[in-house]
Amino acid sequence: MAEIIAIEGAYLEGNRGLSNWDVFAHKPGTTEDGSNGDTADDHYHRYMEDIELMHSLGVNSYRFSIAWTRILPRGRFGHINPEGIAFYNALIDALIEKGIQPFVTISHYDNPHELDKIYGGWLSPGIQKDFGYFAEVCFKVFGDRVKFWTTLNEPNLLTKFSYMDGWYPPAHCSQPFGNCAFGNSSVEPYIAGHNMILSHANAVSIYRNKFQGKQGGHIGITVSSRWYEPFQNTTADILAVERALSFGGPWFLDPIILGDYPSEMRRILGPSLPEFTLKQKKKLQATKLDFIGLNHYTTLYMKDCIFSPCEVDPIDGDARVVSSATGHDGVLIGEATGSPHFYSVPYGMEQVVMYYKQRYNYTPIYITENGYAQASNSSMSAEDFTNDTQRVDYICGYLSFLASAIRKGADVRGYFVWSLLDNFEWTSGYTQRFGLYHVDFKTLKRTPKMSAKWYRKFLKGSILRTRLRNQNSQLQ
Ligand SMILES: O=C(/C=C/c1ccc(O)cc1)O[C@@H]1O[C@H](CO)[C@@H](O)[C@H](O)[C@H]1O
Repeated sequence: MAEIIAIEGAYLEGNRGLSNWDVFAHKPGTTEDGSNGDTADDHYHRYMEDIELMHSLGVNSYRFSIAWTRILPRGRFGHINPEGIAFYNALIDALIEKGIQPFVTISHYDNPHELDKIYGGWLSPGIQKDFGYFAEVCFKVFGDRVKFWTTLNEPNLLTKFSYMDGWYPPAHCSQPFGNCAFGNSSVEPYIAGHNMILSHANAVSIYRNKFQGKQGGHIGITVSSRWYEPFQNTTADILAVERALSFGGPWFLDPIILGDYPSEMRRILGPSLPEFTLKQKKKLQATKLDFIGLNHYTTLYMKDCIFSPCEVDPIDGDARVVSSATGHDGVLIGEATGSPHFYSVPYGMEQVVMYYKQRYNYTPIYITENGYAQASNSSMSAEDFTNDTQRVDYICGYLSFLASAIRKGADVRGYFVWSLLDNFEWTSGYTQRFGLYHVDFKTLKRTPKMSAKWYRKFLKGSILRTRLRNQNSQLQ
């Protein structure tokens, strides 16, 4: 439910090295409110208090990521940092003590700044080895207790934000996507993506060959998975939906599970999309996945841009489509949320899960993120956020459609709310609050929102029982 720069803070403590995000967020104009993750929720010092919150909620698993720069302050170079190991050991032990399974993301957007400086981060094939080494250290020292691993978080968005739009470090892009000092928006995202796939394969193969046998855990990858509806009920827009879907999670999951990029991507991108060598294909084939992680928040309309001219869509433009929150009838696709990117469309959850179930032949699925943002500014106080009925409605709605997908045969093994705490929300800084607990970023005090109380009751089963009782009485 959390990741590193977003909640940990203590960015200079414990011999931690600088990450790409530390350096980026310190530059003026990169985050909406000029903030950074230097302190964030100070989870680094308050993790015991935060585990108490999880325990009181009654969750049986906690998703977090490991800061590459706490373990290897300079990337592959330099030493393994004992203080970083000690922090995650303490966190993992305390979770297990409370009966909470650690569900660990190896890299959630942050990498050593050093790697950006030397070779442009994910742009260089060098990162495959470096990521593999980092993953190996994690398996070796934490794998006796961590039984669930995901290699990367949302590579399908990370590539675009970092190398197509220039919104995230290392801020590469070119026209018409944006004006950056470096970059080539029509080539670099696919090179970075290729390196992410091969880095993932490297980590999985190390896990399979050296650790899984004796440790007995599971390994997967998490993608961002939005659902789309055709803007109009035309063949062109229906095909636009198909393309947008293929250019999303399948960009990564098709090579990893099925052996190559989606044919739509190959057709549209041509030589800009790298090829896998025979050796790489063999490696992909040998690694496979234990599960797919899906982050799902929203559904949007999709419109074709092959047969009609469009504005450039910063996320989906490469699939020659443009997204829209309003339909051709001028009505919003779902209720607006505090995030300008997300609309509440509960049935999208079922659609997305069924799509991935079908495309990947019943590979087990975890919903690794789903949640609701409240818009925030510095003049607001805890009381403005704690009566969060919209979050309860949102989560409740999405969970009912997840239950429906399960009834229809999807193999869904788990669900994580994003997030436990309000957090540093990347380029949005502290302007969006996803937490079940409110965090006062001045005092760092945590206050339960109504949704926390609701979620606790839901997990205890009382809400489910009431619902089932009502359903049964309706049946009688
Ligand atoms: O899903 C997204 C981001 C979507 C988006 C951003 C900017 C756009 O312009 C459009 C979409 O990130 C996930 O969702 C969360 C809440 O955002 C983040 O805090 C997580 O770190 C991340 O895994």
